[in-house]
Amino acid sequence: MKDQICYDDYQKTASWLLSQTQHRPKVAIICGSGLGMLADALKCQDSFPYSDIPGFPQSTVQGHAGRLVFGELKGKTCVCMQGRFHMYEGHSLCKTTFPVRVFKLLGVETLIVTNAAGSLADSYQVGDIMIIKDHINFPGLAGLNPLNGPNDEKFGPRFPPMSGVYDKDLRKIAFDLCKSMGVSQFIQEGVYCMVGGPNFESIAEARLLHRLGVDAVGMSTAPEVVVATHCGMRVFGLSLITNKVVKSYNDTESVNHEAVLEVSKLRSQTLQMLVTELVSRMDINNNTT
Ligand SMILES: O=P(O)(O)O[C@@H]1C[C@H](O)[C@@H](CO)O1
Ligand SMILES: Nc1nc2[nH]cnc2c(=O)[nH]1
Repeated sequence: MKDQICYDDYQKTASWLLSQTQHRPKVAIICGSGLGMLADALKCQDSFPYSDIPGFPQSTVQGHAGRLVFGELKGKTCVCMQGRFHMYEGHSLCKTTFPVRVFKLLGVETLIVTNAAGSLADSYQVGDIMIIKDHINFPGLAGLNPLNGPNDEKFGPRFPPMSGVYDKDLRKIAFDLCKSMGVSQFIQEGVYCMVGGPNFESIAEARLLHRLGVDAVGMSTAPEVVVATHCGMRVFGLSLITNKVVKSYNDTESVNHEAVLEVSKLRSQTLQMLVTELVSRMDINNNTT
């Protein structure tokens, strides 16, 4: 796939997908590491391996199956990415966010992002689910932004604002849902920070992030949210806290990807229920073909 992607490239992929499925999704869900089971809840599925979709990048990370699944969650049509693309895999940021613009052209209005993340907040426990309130996009602050290059006004403005992008109403609905599901004891709300990865944080880096007010750190999500916001989508995000980031030189523990995937399994059902109920409460009308 070439590095400069133009409107026609997104359009070709979207047209191909529209010709292969009757589903017309209004909601897209991106599954984080080990969270691909979110797609299992979709009814009447049509699924496509990324390798079959013209123009789509390929997943290379364990825990990211590499399948696009269309289907219904409680009667609401959704499209779900079982596997996302990360900058550290060697993709350019426009490739990592390629699906988001394709979703826009499919008619998607709301993007739900999920990820596995390490916690910096002292009060968080492994297995907590953090509703994302805001993000710090470290690569973005350093000039690595998926919106770099000529701006395509068909998608959005040259200088999009990034304040208040994690929808307040959806966050409130999610909180209320967690109460009624009896899981509020492990629900948090906080700031997600994207770093480039693929290495986990050094202790000095962890301390820096902690001081900056970061609650959870991961290696994804922010570019997808930037692109979704640029093209006018509503955004909701969840981080599953898979590990505590080591902040002390006396701590002998260290994190690894296998542990991240293990914890993802632990909370898979709760996450699936939360996302399903949230989608079912969204004010969206299904289009049919
Ligand atoms: O795709 P996400 O952000 O959930 O993946 C996280 C960050 C790294 O890709 C990986 C580390 O275990 O999990
Ligand atoms: N950067 C980063 N990404 C993660 N993904 C899951 N856990 C972590 C973590 O501790 N740090």
